[in-house]
Amino acid sequence: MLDPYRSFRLGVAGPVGTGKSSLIATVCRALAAEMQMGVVTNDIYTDEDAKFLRAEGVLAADRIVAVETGACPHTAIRDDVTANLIAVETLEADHAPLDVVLVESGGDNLTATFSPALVDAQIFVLDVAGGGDVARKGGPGIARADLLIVNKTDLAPYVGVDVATMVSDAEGARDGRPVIALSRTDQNSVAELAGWVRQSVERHRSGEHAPIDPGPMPPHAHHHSH
Ligand SMILES: Nc1nc2c(ncn2[C@@H]2O[C@H](COP(=O)(O)OP(=O)(O)OP(=O)(O)O)[C@@H](O)[C@H]2O)c(=O)[nH]1
Repeated sequence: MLDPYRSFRLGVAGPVGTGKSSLIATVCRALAAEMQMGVVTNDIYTDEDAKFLRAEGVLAADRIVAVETGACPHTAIRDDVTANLIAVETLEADHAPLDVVLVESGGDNLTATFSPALVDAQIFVLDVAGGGDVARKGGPGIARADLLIVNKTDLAPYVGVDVATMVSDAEGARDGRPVIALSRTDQNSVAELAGWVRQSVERHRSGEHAPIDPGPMPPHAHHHSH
């Protein structure tokens, strides 16, 4: 039987500025009345994202904790997840029982995915402003995250992107895994996202959900400047 004090741990990754913090705020706003939630943010040297989420007032301030990752935020969610695991487990212990802990990846330009040692499932976030063809380019997050978000659909007319095409390109790269076109101003899309999270928490609890590793990102250099 699952440990009742073990939450559903849900990662949120994706390129810088695609709306990860905003999506987490949206999910908390939609679900905090019906489930117990916590958030862990990863930032390079600051706790900017945690501050933003506390300022949004969607959860009690002590349910949002920051992990400062140093130079390589992708390392902290994939290769050495210790600091993040401690943050998640501390939240789970302090606020037991939590239903879900959202973990936001750090804002570096590499599109890292989470290790399954840290999260049970992960959302990968793209936005229409990144260009309509980004979904076609693939990569582990786009191809194999549990859920892909095409975010900021309200901006599509201004950036010349056709949302339906971007979504069908993304679906083509994902072998049947779900894609949601999202805007925080479109309540139907917010309800669809909240429904996916709700169903994922239930599948995790019933033991139906099996965490997968989307796979490593492409080879890259680690710069050690200090
Ligand atoms: N128009 C529009 N803007 C959005 C939406 N979601 C987020 N944004 C804006 O996009 C910008 C980036 O959002 P964040 O949530 O900070 O993105 P992030 O991915 O967490 O950014 P980093 O942590 O720096 O990687 C902000 O100016 C948000 O207000 C949306 O649905 N529509």
